[in-house]
Amino acid sequence: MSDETTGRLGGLKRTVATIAPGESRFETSNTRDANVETTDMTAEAGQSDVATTERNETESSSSGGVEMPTSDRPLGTPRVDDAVIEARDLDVFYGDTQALNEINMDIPEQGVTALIGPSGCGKSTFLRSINRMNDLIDVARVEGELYFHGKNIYDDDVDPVALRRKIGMVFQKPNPFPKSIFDNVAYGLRVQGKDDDVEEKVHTALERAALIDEVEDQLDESGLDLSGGQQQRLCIARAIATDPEVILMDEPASALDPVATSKIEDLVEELAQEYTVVIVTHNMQQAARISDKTAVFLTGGHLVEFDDTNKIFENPESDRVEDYITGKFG
Ligand SMILES: Nc1ncnc2c1ncn2[C@@H]1O[C@H](COP(=O)(O)OP(=O)(O)OP(=O)(O)O)[C@@H](O)[C@H]1O
Repeated sequence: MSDETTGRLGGLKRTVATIAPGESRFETSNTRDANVETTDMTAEAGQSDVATTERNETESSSSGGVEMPTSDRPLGTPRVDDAVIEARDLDVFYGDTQALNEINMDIPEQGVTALIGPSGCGKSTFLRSINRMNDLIDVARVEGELYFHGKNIYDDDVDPVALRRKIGMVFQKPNPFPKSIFDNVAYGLRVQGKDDDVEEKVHTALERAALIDEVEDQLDESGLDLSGGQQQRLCIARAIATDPEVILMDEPASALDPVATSKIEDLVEELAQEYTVVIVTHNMQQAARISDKTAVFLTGGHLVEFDDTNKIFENPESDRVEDYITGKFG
């Protein structure tokens, strides 16, 4: 782990959630009838590629009532002061296959949390649990709890679409819409009716995604004509345009060349000053370079160790983690 990373760990700004008891940071709803951006996922075992599509959704939740949920904890009171996401005994099954086993994890607000581990250990499944993307997989079933600002997102009254506005996602394969660069970024704003000052918001998102200098003069051109690395930064701009609090990234650089990868890594570190970033990566050097916290998952969907990144890479508690980090298996 580099001194640079250690320095960043020391200087990381932590902000405690400031919501009043009884208030939820995301909306709940009982009915929706909206043209939403959503994601269709292939339900084949182990496949993490996705194709983002637009579709009309008209759906009613099963709760049928208008009351706020009865949670076993007061809203807005995370158990750990700076935790924004808390998993409690979280299990995920695909049919009879258990992909996650009793996961307990407190993800701090802001900064980068990396999820690492060998193929098939459940990293992507855990990531998708955080914004209920597993709901889109027919055979997926979740048990246990996952709190976002103290609210269990698996309560019946939580609208997953509203949740995903707060917890955005960027996928392994860049998936811009077949639209102009401008419209790709403006899309979510328009769907959410946040299209006042849309030009300024699109510009700001492209700036934050470190793409504006490269595309300023071609905003009307297709997003599909950009390079892979640019497309991925466009997808990041699209994800942040609507101002989420958390950005989930599933191996966002694995399909990119080293130069594009380095730009994405710089961008992730930059974004983490403002957002909570949770990133799945196969690349341990990448995890060491850019993350503040690292979670190591091992076979069977177990979270074996979760700690500060320098501790995981320099002095892990678990021998299995040490063997994995030093390349003895995986
Ligand atoms: N849609 C699905 N249907 C059935 N089983 C699935 C599905 N997605 C994942 N699995 C299974 O769940 C387990 C965990 O998969 P997951 O993709 O979460 O692991 P991963 O650690 O992200 O793997 P990789 O690093 O290879 O992407 C695996 O056994 C996988 O085969």
